[in-house]
Amino acid sequence: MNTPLLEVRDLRKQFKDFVAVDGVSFTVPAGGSLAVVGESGSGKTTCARIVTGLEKATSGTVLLDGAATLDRRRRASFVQMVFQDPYLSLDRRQTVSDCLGEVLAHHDREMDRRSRAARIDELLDLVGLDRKLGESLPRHLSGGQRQRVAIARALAPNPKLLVLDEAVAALDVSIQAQILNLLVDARAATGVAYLFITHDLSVVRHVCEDVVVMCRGKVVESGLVAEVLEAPAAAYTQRLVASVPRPGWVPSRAVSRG
Ligand SMILES: Nc1ncnc2c1ncn2[C@@H]1O[C@H](COP(=O)(O)OP(=O)(O)OP(=O)(O)O)[C@@H](O)[C@H]1O
Repeated sequence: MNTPLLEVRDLRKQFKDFVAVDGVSFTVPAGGSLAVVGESGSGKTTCARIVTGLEKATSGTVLLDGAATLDRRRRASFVQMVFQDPYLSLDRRQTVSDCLGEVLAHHDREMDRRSRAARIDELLDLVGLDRKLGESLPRHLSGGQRQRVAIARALAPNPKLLVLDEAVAALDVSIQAQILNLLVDARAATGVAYLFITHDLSVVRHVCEDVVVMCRGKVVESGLVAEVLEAPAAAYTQRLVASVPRPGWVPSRAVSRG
């Protein structure tokens, strides 16, 4: 049997006497795409932060390519994270090219200037940004363009796994769709796997094959996205699915502006 790219086994995280993550297990195969969904406070971000090494588990195991411990540099070239707000995660004094160049220099000290410039162009192409925007500062970019930069930066070290934590939640719906398409294309082009954290079931179908549903720190349901969304077994998932507006959905009541 193939070793999963990511295996999370019986993960538990306790903050003082509060259990945020309680016996969570899931796997992501190489090149796969797993959504972790649930309402606010269900423990999704805590799981993501443990997988990326930003947080320590109270107990349980995280195996990356079958290994429990990777040194910092190896972990960083294996797994990268994309956050909700690209404006907070980008250095506002750094141009897009400098931002990408810095990551490349950090991960491959041998890379010469020419190869680095070529790789920056390749990354800009990959995320659908005009190469001319390489000279721009974050404040001159739109929210969607900034999230493209954040994705390019995360892809720069050629990671095997991207952890995307509410990566489209701050964007307008039409821009969300563009970024979701970009994520589908980037996975096809690079073979990177996704751990896609979201409270919003409507963004899952397009990007992910598998899903785990979390509620109050526990996994309440898991399976193929198509099957879980079509016929959710757990009452909690049924409520989540029912709350997703479908195409053609019309608000039954206008929001009062009074
Ligand atoms: N550092 C911390 N100290 C104390 N409690 C924490 C800490 N981090 C998270 N929690 C708590 O753990 C629970 C799970 O948080 P987590 O951020 O993982 O949930 P989430 O499903 O990602 O929700 P959200 O989308 O709102 O971030 C929440 O009740 C949160 O308040």
